[in-house]
Amino acid sequence: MSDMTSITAPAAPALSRWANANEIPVIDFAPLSSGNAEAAERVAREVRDACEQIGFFTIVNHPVPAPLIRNIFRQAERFFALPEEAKMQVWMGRSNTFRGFLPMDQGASGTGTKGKAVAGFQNHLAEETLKARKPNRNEVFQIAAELPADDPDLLAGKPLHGRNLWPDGLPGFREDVLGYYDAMRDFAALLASVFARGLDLSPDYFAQFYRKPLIQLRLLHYLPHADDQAAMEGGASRAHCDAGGFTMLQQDQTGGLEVQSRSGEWIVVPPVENAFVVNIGDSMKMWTNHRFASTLHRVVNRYGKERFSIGVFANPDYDTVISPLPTCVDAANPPRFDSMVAGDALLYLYSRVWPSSAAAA
Ligand SMILES: O=C(O)CCC(=O)C(=O)O
Ligand SMILES: [Fe+2]
Repeated sequence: MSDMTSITAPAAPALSRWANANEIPVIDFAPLSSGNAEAAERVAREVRDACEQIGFFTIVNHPVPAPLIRNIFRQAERFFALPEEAKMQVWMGRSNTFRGFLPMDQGASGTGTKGKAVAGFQNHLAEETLKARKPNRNEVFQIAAELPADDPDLLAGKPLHGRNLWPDGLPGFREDVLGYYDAMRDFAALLASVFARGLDLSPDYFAQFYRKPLIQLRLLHYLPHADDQAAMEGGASRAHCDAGGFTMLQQDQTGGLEVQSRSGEWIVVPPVENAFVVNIGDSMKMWTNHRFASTLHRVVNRYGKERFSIGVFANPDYDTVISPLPTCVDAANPPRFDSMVAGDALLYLYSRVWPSSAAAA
């Protein structure tokens, strides 16, 4: 083209394109409930291939009941519609276990470094990357396991073991959120068994590490932006890899979850109603000796409307010692690290990015 304006125009941020089903596979979980062992093996192989190639896939025909999913979105809408003041009653800075509300337009707000840094874990979060994080247009409400008041770990002040913060004035909210949490804990166990099969381990292999798991449930609300540039600002600076074992995400029909492909392109994970987007986190990457990919992703909401998503982060038990799985080590793939304690590594991340009432301690 002879038109020179394309050369003199300021560099535009690299925009994403919609992914196709070869890039983010859509995997049917119906065969898992058929009782047919061969069909279950096939699903496990499909899942494993997706984990090795991109670390992201979409699951259709899963066992989580559709009404539970509808309900959790409805509860997220109710919560985020509360006045800011009511949401700030459950501000995460009032919790010492990273539960509660995170308001919009916060930069990196970590208040210390606790836990333990691990080489190869959360590599993207160098000090410079953290500083470069821009305010964003999303707000979050997060819970973890609802422990009874006499729980021994809670009483002992074991990190990440505590109480959830619940807002006033939302009858039914706590029940529905906990109901979804429980259903997702079961679904996480099913997924873990599929990963284990794909890795030639016994199907219940991971169960020993998910006895009192640090699973988190996160409600997310993203506001629309004035234009693509504005949408990019916050979204792109917050590209990250998830830290836990794996993530199970429900997104509404807006779109906006973007994954970096191997060639460096940003591809949008197409929303499929009721389906889960599952991705591998750094803990599973470490477990599999980097055989499974924990892939950089971000949310760029440039579709002119608000967006809701519901993430469940399948983190193992605090004391889980992660070391390379025997089926992921051989002469061509020597161990890339010795071992790490899952809870210490998660605590290191959280204490750097989230507020805490324990900051002064
Ligand atoms: O909202 C989304 O689609 C993804 C959120 C996410 O990546 C996260 O919370 O780790
Ligand atoms: Fe994520």
